[in-house]
Amino acid sequence: MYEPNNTIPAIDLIPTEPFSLIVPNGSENSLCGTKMKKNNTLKTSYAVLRPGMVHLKNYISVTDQVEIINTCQEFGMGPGGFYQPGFNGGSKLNLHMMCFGRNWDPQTKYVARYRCDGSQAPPIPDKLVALAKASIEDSQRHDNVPSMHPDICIVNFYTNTGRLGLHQDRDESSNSLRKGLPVVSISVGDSAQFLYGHSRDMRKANEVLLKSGDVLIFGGKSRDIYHGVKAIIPNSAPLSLLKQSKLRPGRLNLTLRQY
Ligand SMILES: O=C(O)CCC(=O)C(=O)O
Ligand SMILES: [Fe+2]
Repeated sequence: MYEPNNTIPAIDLIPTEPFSLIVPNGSENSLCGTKMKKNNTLKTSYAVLRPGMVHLKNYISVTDQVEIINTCQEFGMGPGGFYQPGFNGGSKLNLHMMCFGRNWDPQTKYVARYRCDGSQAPPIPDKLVALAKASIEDSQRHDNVPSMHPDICIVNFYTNTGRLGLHQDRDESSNSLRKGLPVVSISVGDSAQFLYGHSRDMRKANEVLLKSGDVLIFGGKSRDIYHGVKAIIPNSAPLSLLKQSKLRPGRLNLTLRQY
C-alpha cells in the first residue's frame, strides 16, 4: 500500500481537523489552575516505583514546560500535526496525537511512513532529545536504566475527559525492546492518574499521580510494563504555566523512545 520511496502514496487523502493546544486570546479570565508556592529554584525529588521505573518529580521548570507547549503547538498545527487516531472498527482514541521523528499510529504502528492525510512526522527537536537524555542520566543515579538515543516522540493531548487504556509499548524494534531501552514520559498541564502493573486488569494496577513538570522513565526490567491513564484531574495545572502558555484545559504528554 505504501511506496518505498519518498512519493506520497496513491490513497484517498483524509484531511485532519486542526487542533490547537492554546486557548484563543481573551480567555485569560477563565484560567483555572493550582497556585504554587513562589520559589524560583526547582525542588526536584525522585521515586523508584519498581526496578527500571523511575519517577522524577518536578523535574522540568515552568519556563521549559512553556517552551515544550510552544514547540508542540507550532508543529501540532502544521502538516503531521495533531489528529485523533482511530481503530479499524471506527472508534477513536480518547486523545489527540502527533509524532516527531517517525509516525506511529494504533492501526499502522510504525510501518506507514505517511499518515492518512499524506503527512510525515516532523523531525524530533534537539531540545527534547537533550531533555530525555538528561533525565535518563539522572534516573541512572537511582536505578538500573539503560541509556538510549530517542528517535521518536509521541505527543498526546488529553482533555479533561481523556484517558488511555492499559497497554504495553511493544511496537519499537525487537533490538530496542530486548535491550529494555527506556520510554521517557514527560507530563505538562493537568495532572494524570497513571496506572501501571503486570496485566491489563485495572483493579490490580498501581497508581501514581503525574504532575506538570514530572518525568517518568520505564526501561530495563520495566520496559514491558502495562500502563495507562485512568483520569485527568481538572484544574490541577500550575496557574503560572497556564498564564504563560495559554495551554487549554487538559494534559500534554510526550513519550520519547528509540526505534
Ligand atoms: O500519557 C501518558 O502518560 C502515557 C502515554 C502512553 O502510554 C503512550 O503514548 O504510549
Ligand atoms: Fe504507552
